Amino acid sequence: MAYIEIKHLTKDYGKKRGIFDMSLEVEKGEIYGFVGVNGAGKTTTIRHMMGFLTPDEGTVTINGLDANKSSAEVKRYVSYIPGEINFPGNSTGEDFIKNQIYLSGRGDWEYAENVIDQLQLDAKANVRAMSKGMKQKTAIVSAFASDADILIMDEPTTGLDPLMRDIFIELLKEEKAKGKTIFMSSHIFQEVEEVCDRVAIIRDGMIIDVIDMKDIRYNKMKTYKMEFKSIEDFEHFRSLGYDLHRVKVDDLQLNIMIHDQDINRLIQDLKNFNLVYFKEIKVTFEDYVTQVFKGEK
Ligand SMILES: Nc1ncnc2c1ncn2[C@@H]1O[C@H](COP(=O)(O)OP(=O)(O)OP(=O)(O)O)[C@@H](O)[C@H]1O
Repeated sequence: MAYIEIKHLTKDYGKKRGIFDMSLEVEKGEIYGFVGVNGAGKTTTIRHMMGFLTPDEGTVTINGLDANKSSAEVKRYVSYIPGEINFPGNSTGEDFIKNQIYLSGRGDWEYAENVIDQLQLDAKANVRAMSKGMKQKTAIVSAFASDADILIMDEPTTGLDPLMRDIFIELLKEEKAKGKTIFMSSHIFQEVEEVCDRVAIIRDGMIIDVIDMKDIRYNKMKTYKMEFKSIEDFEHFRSLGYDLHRVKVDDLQLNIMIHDQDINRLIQDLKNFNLVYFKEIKVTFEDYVTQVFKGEK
């Protein structure tokens, strides 16, 4: 059984809003991304995982326990960063984090200090006086320092500047190295691409694709773009039977899709042609998702 299992989860808010017949599995030790536009259903799904919402249909199980019926027990395994952070009370960030570590029964203040330093958080500030970014950092420190087995995070980098986002990504990698299981929603393709093992794409409350990021990172099908010096060369190359795309006759440019195993043949063939340039077009995760949304995948 997977560490986190969502089976046929449905929460129908009417007028096609909510989540519908959603199923996914997260293995222990995975970083699992959850990507979709605003209103797609990410937060609703995550709230079910935390046991805050009761499903209309279906189940969420975490480590074999029903996330709704056994929510108190499940929370022993889980650290959570909500999408909207509102700290209760009037304490400093430091006191809040220490309290969370205490409640977790496992956490580590020394590690918290390390993360505070890395994120350059003024933890002495009162949580009520904190900016959005400071609140986000406080939530991140407390989630990481609580040393839970599972981290569930709803758009955890909201409010962080790009430098802090990079530090956060590095911290995530450290958590993964410790064997933590991480589920995070995001709309920032770059961060998802960098850290996630698998990514589910959600649209209109339904999962429309689950991508193994290895297929994107280590895709053996490559696309190269080239421009020819003469129309004769351009036409001659077109007659060789390669898989061509975006052929622009006026610019003498085209893209070729080719498997790595055929690259030597291409290089041999190209010796006979005069080129202006030749470059690889990298397929990013964003390109892939755009194709999924356009129905091309
Ligand atoms: N309590 C509720 N009552 C009625 N509709 C709701 C409720 N909660 C969420 N919805 C609707 O369900 C859909 C999914 O919302 P959800 O907040 O899960 O999306 P999201 O992907 O997290 O979006 P965002 O990135 O904007 O937070 C939206 O259309 C939203 O308006």
